[in-house]
Order: sequence, then structure tokens, then C-alpha cells
Amino acid sequence: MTTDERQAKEERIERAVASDDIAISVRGLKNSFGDQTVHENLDLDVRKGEILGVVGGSGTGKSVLMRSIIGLQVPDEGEVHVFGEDMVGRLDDDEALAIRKRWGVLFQGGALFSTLTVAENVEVPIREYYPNIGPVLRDEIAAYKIRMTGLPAEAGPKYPAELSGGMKKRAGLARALALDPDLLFLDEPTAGLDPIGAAAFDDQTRKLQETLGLTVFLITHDLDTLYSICDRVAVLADKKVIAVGTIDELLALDHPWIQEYFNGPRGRAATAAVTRERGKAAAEKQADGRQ
Ligand SMILES: Nc1ncnc2c1ncn2[C@@H]1O[C@H](COP(=O)(O)OP(=O)(O)OP(=O)(O)O)[C@@H](O)[C@H]1O
Repeated sequence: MTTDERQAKEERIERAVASDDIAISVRGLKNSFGDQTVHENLDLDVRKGEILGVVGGSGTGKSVLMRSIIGLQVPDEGEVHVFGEDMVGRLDDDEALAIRKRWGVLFQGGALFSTLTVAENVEVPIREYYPNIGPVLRDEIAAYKIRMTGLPAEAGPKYPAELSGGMKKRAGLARALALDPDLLFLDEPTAGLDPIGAAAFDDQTRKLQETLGLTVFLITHDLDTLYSICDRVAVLADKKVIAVGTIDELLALDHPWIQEYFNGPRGRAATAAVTRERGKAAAEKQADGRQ
């Protein structure tokens, strides 16, 4: 082994050890469109097994960040590693393809094919990545994924136009789960849902994350989602991630946008709701202990 090969091996091992707990690592990311710089020197780590909420004002580049990670946007500068693999600019080779199989994406609005049924939509990634799986098994997998998201089996043969907003999101989620991913990207999954539908979707996300051991990258404007299911929250502002932490940790920072966002009227309402829930749960636990 030459000195260069040995050094490359050492670097690979060091990177693997360092990235053992990290599902996604973004370093020095820069994205721009013409004169508009959306990201500059953006760093972010997403830990394995966490639900990371990504927040920021409209147009701060949350979706562009997600697209950069999944290879739909080639950054001007920077590095993106997913499960320790360098992803920038090499999405066509076999190793990168193997990583792509490990994630599922729910785009804003669901992005379902309108001319395909729900089941056919779920089968699209299976056809693409596992062409040797036959139609019978493919149907079975699709039916299973549809049930996993809480949709009734009868939703399978329906077309997107025949579904409610909440059902469409679940159908998109079923498609995102089609390949048994380790990593799930959700872009504003509860946008447009009524509060009960949104809370049910959040519950489903948490349950799936826990049962399947998923890592979830979740873009949202929904404070209830942040409070109820996110382990940590990353805040995008000033072209970068200005802070990452639990909501309590973020509240301790005196950045004006963070204070306005979490301590504004909606933030206070969400905090009060969570405090009420926690109080109720503690009281129930105490009552159980006395019985
Ligand atoms: N393909 C593109 N071409 C040109 N500009 C783009 C493109 N994609 C995104 N942008 C610009 O990049 C900026 C960030 O967009 P992005 O969709 O990531 O924002 P966001 O934080 O997700 O916003 P929102 O919360 O409103 O969904 C916006 O100003 C948008 O106009």
C-alpha cells in the first residue's frame, strides 16, 4: 500500500468513526440563483434516529437545503455527506444510488402522479429501484405501506383527485416509505391540514419513526409539530443555520427571529398546550402510581 493509499484509508476510517452517529452532514454549503445567494457557508448535522425540525422564514432556503441533500440541487460550494458518503455531484454512480435507496421523500403537496392510483404511486420507486420484483409482490408491498400510514386498504385503487388533503399526504408518505428507508424527508407535511388532521399526521410520523428507527428531516412552519414530535430544531436565517437545539435551548438564545417565532402569540399558545399535556401526563402517572 502506498503512503497516499494509506493516508486515504486513514481518512476514510476517521470519517466513518466520526460520522457513526450522524446521518447527514452538511459543511460550507453555498447555493445561489443568479444574483441571489440563498445559502452561504451553511453547516448542519442531522443525528441518526432523531426527528430534526427545520424552520425559518419564507424563502430562507429550507426546501433548497433539502434539495441539495437529496441531489436535486447541485450546490455552488460545500460538502454533503449522507451516512458518511460524499453525495455532491455523483448521484449517478452505484454507491450514491445505494444511498438514495435509503431515503424516502414527501414533497410539499404530496407530488403524487395524478394519473396513477395511490397503490400505483407507491409502486413507482419499487419499479425504479427493484425492477426484478414481480407485480404480485409489488402489489403486496404497496398495500402494506398504505396500511402503515393509517390509510384504509380501499384507498389503494383511488386516484389522488378522489382523496382529501390529509389522505393525499398519507399516500405521499406511503410512497416515501416504499423502499423501507432509514431516512425520511418531509417538506411541510401538515401544511393545509386541519388541526386534528395535522395532529394525527404528527402522531403517525412519531410512531413510524419509533417503530422503524427512522431519521427524519422535517421542514415545517407548524409550531405544534415542532413542540410535539421534534427532538431538535434547526433555524435557518441569514443564509445559514443560525442555531440547532431543543426548543428550550433555542428559547435561551436572544436572536430576534427565534424569540419572535417561539415567543410570539402562536409560540406561547403551543408552549401552553405542551405544558398542559405534560402536566396531564404527569398527573396520570402519579395517579397510576397510587393505585
Ligand atoms: N429553481 C430556482 N430558481 C430560482 N430561484 C429559486 C429556485 N428554487 C428556489 N429559489 C429561490 O430560493 C429561495 C429559497 O427558496 P425555498 O423554496 O428553499 O424557500 P423556503 O424556505 O422553503 O420557503 P417556504 O417556507 O416559503 O416554502 C427563494 O427566494 C426562491 O425563490
